Amino acid sequence: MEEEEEEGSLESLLKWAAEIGISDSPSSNRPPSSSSSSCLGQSLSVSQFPDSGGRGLAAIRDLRKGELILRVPKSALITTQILLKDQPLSLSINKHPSLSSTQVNDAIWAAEKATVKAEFDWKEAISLMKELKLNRRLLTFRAWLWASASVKFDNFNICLKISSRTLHVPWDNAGCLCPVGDLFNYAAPGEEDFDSEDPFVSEDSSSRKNASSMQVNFSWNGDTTEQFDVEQIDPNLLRLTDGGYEDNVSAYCFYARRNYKKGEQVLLSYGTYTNLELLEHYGFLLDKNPNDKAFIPLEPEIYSLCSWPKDSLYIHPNGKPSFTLLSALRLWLTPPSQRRSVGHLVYSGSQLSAKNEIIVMGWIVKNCNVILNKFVTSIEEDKLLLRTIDKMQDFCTPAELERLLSAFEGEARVFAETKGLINGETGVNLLQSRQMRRYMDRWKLAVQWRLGYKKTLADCIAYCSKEIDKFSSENDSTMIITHNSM
Ligand SMILES: C[S@@+](CC[C@H](N)C(=O)[O-])C[C@H]1O[C@@H](n2cnc3c(N)ncnc32)[C@H](O)[C@@H]1O
Repeated sequence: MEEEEEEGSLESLLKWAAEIGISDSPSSNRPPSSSSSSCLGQSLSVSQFPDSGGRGLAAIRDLRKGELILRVPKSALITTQILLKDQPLSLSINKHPSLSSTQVNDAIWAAEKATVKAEFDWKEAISLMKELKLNRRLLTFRAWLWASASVKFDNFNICLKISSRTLHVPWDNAGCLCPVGDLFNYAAPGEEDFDSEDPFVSEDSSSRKNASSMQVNFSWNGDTTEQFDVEQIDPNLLRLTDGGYEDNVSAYCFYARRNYKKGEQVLLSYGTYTNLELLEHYGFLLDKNPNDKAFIPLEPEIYSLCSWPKDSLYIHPNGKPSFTLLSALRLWLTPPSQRRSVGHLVYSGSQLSAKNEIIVMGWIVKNCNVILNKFVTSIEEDKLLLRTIDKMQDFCTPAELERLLSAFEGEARVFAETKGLINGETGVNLLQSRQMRRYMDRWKLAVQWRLGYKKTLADCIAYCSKEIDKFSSENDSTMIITHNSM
């Protein structure tokens, strides 16, 4: 029944979208067909992709990289200006100029990290919410925490912003809601070069490189993530990747970022995110995320010795320390009296000596091991735990549940006990409740994230150990000025 209702509202949405000029027609000249029963059907269709985002958009024909696949006219975008046309809302907001975007924005992520800060924001906003005559239930701190994860106000004005569904537009830093455009699921920028089986004539490899080196100026939640390597970008490729608002056609235009075969899910890059950021902003993470970063605690002196931003000192998903992490450690692990003389080498990414390199790699190995040993569970245990969570989610019988849980002393048992699952029939029924499924989903995401983190550290240990072996066998402590090719 619920599914039927959802299908019905989706149909109405697509029909309404056609009426207001949203279209997936590949031709930008074609006039919108207001009589059509759906804005989709020429390039895309709504489909289910259980392993990558659930509901999303599928190619209904082969799509070529760079093709226009969806156009959403400016008049269909929901922005601050549109919302401000609601007079009571506008009057109330203008009476509370102290509510800034950052204040509420902070509360979004502070909900997990600093409840105190969130509570402060809630108290500041409560008088406005009362004036808006919001339902009493919506005035609670709990409701605030939930809402602040999806709604945000912008500078003295209102910007109702469903953060995981908001697109960047140049005229309003609060972004906009984009009907139908918000049905695209996410793929990390950079992935297309590795994943796509190119069904068409293969393109010039250097131009592919250019396209993928770009991080699109595109963000669902308004955090601008653009990072262009200006020298490398071919303006045509820039325009042809993903999407953005285009003044000349007064529409938000979406383009195929790569070639797609009929039936494949068409994905979009909302920006460059680590898995932790994806989890915070969008509630999911990727098995393989080329933009993931593992951070390890570093002595404050390491940061103060160099001018690189803190967040550039990390470990890549393949286990290699970042260029800046290595450089900073090379400098820090050089005796203080010699640091000044090697500074220029460090900044150019050069290795200083075999001895220094061995010390650096050894330091990383030791510290990664310390972190891994602090975890209560090992990598293997986490893998087993994930398989168990999957089985628990697979509608098991009381006996199966008991058997599954008996294999666990730790986390799974604590979870089962605190959630009342160790109760035969009742436990199994509970397991199937919506709320329990949500708990399990979140638990699984947390385990997946920490497993990914641990694997990166383990790969880093393997990488650094190999480097130590290599330099030890060279047995050379003289200066070797090889340019680091990372
Ligand atoms: C802009 S919406 C995309 C459409 C959405 N799936 C829907 O049904 O309306 C963004 C949300 O989709 C989900 N999502 C998008 N890409 C995903 C991916 N690669 N894996 C898992 N979930 C994803 C997340 O819940 C995210 O917050």
